[in-house]
Amino acid sequence: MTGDQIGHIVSLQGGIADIRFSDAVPEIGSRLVTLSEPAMTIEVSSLPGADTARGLVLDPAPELRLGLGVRDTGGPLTVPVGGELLGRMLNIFGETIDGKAPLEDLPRRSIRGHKVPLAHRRVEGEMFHTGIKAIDLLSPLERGGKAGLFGGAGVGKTVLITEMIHNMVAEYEGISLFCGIGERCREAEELYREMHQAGVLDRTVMVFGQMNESPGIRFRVGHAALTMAEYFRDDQRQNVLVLIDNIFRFVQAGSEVSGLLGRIPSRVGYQPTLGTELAELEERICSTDRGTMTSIQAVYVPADDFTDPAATHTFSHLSASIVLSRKKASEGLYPAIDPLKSFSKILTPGAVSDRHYRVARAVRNTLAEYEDMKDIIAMLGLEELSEKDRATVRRARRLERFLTQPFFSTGQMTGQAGRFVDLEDTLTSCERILADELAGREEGAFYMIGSVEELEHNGKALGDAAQDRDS
Ligand SMILES: Nc1ncnc2c1ncn2[C@@H]1O[C@H](COP(=O)(O)OP(=O)(O)OP(=O)(O)O)[C@@H](O)[C@H]1O
Repeated sequence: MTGDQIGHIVSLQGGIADIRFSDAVPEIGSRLVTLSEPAMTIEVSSLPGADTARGLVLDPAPELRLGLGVRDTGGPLTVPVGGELLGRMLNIFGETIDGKAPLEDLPRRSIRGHKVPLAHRRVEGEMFHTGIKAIDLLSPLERGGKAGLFGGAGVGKTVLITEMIHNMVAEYEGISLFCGIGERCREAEELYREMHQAGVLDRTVMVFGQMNESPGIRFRVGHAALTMAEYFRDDQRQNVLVLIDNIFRFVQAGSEVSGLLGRIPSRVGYQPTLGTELAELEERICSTDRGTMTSIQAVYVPADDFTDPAATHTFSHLSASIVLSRKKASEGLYPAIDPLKSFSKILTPGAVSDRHYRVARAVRNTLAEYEDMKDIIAMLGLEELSEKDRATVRRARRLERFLTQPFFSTGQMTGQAGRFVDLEDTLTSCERILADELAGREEGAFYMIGSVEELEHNGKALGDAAQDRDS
């Protein structure tokens, strides 16, 4: 192990610095600090020459110059760990950014983490309730699993993840850790306030490396956050819920770093190391015999192209993928979840109840049949369909509307109070819609409600206004 050697910056390019050492060159992954005031941190990422180290500058506004002295600390980048992190908002170095007292004298751990041997890994297979009808019914989340919320710009990923935090963190008996990667600072501030208002801040840690930070910080902040999560899982034997917004920004930061390091780009301009970089991060999110680690990750899909390498690589790590559709968002069908493209590993008869499996299958089949008929309806009109098909269309349109839901997190914007819907209520409601029990209802009545019981409560008599305006 090297340490305390002094080198000098010989080249600077974007967020990358080359440092020449006269004695031993630091190891890859070493933390270097500049001999300036304030000191800046550089992490060694490659060794392009026998006496030169190339490193990522981890500073939002680095004031580096050629010839500046740099000291090798002899160790990796570390973050503080401990119960004191709860309720705090931190940056990649574990420094507090919430304006409150700094955290001092805490033990520190390498952000590279430690490998969990296969024998200690656990798979739970138990369902994690979100209270969001479309998710619980059609792509249920697995306790100890990884779920992705996929979608292009502005289709509601952040709103959905905020709603999940609202619904799940309050119910969750473990620790929650939110990691913001490369998104807007405003969102971080809003989230902090919301957590505070919901009274869950004292069980939550927030770590941010937002879009104004250097690519090195956005690339490494996920690792820093997972080091803290691992501490709570392994040392405190807690169950940890890890929320990441947005994992695509991690891939993007890796691509920027790769370009700056001079690597030749691979498919669609991404870094050739995309797969391994993502796997290194994702494989750290796992449950062990000490505690579970469940994660929910927002995944931005560039230009709504789900074949983008960043999206396809992320898909492969997940146990549930919730796909948001622009078409649904444009029709106001929020949450804009596409039930036919979303998927969950635990939606199988052994993992969920038989009833749940049966209802989910029936709902999905009805929606799929409707989807297949859409072209015919557009060309020939609904009248040309057989009575059986028309009944399927009616059911599907009711289900589509029923699967919308008012959110607590958008209550102020929409003026409608949020709803947490139990799975049992969702199943009963869907069974009733599928059995045409509520056929007398206008399809609009199913829009933005909780369970169908609300239809009975809101005073409209059954059987009124049976005219559907099916397109
Ligand atoms: N459930 C919802 N109910 C009502 N409106 C919603 C809902 N979800 C999203 N929206 C609307 O869509 C807008 C964009 O949502 P959001 O910021 O979550 O998108 P995003 O996918 O995270 O976007 P970006 O990729 O730009 O971060 C919101 O400001 C809101 O107007």
